[in-house]
Amino acid sequence: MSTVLTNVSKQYEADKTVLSDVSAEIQTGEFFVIVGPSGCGKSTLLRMIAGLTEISDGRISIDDKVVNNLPPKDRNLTMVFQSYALFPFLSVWDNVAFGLKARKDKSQSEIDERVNNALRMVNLEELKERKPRELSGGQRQRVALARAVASDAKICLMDEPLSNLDAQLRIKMRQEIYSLQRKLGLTLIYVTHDQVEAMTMADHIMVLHDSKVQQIGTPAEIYKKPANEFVASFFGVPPINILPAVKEDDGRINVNDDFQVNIDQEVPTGEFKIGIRPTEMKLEKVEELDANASVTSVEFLGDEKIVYAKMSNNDKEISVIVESNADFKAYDTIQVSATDNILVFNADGVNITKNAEDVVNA
Ligand SMILES: Nc1ncnc2c1ncn2[C@@H]1O[C@H](COP(=O)(O)OP(=O)(O)OP(=O)(O)O)[C@@H](O)[C@H]1O
Repeated sequence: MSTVLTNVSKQYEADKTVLSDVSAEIQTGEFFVIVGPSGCGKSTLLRMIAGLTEISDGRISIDDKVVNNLPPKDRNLTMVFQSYALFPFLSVWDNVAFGLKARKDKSQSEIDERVNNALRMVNLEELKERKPRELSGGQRQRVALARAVASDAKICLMDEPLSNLDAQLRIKMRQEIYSLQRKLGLTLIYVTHDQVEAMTMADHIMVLHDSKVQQIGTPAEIYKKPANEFVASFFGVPPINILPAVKEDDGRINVNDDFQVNIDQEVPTGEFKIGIRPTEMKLEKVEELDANASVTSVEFLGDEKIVYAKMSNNDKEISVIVESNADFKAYDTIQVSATDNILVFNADGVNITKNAEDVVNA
């Protein structure tokens, strides 16, 4: 039982493809996150699964049934929007009950039970008489969640449900959504542009960019074995350092014309690229003559520091995570190098790292 997308495409206007050949299989009961930069088509894809937007090409099936032409109400799914979509003149209780009543296939006692259970689950029992305007942003979001919980739809779609909340509340609601999803065994398809949300909640992540699926994988696969330079750069704070590289006659790899690394694999002739996570770079303070970079700024984060530096020969910016007691400050002249734990991309940005499999399983 699953939701299957097969070569789904969307053009709102001729010659303007928003999504091209999107294919994926979303298993029942999994937390599936669709992530990508603004405008990449995430909401469009979710709305096509919901039946709110027509697909231009391809097939969507839910539990082996093609739903391309089914209206939203017949797809057995529920949707939570960024805007909450609550009725302002209805109480919390009535907002949650609304969809169940509209379907006219449940007895009053069943509706009562479902709504009360859902409100209990999201800790809103005490506020059930209030109107949406008498609630905080987080509480309104909980009402929207309760509505999804109360419906007996097995698939729940969420479009950036936390983006209106402040940072602290977002973390709390993230945990609540995650534990509700697990408790109810919901299939949750969740859209966000926030890579941290994707990493922390998903069973599988779909990365969208340039109207195409860049990669589908577990958070560990996406982080440790990114399909390409885009995916590698999208996940991780600060982002991975991508530097040009060439193979020397003696077999060593010269990175950015600044330092060398050892890698045990074939690499393309000519220029390619090396990806080094900020945790995998090494820094040493040296005299100016021996330096290949200089520190531009340092951020203290408590347990660690981020050192931002500029490579000497081309002003390329890099970021490096060091221990919090490491003594670096702006204008220090430094020697930058890297551990062996690096990624290799060809000139087109495709990840060709030989041992990436081992990295995922490490
Ligand atoms: N109804 C529409 N008619 C025409 N173009 C549209 C329509 N809806 C969306 N688009 C365009 O399709 C593209 C994808 O939009 P979509 O809202 O799916 O992206 P998104 O990844 O969800 O973005 P965001 O993260 O900013 O919400 C955008 O270029 C947008 O302008």
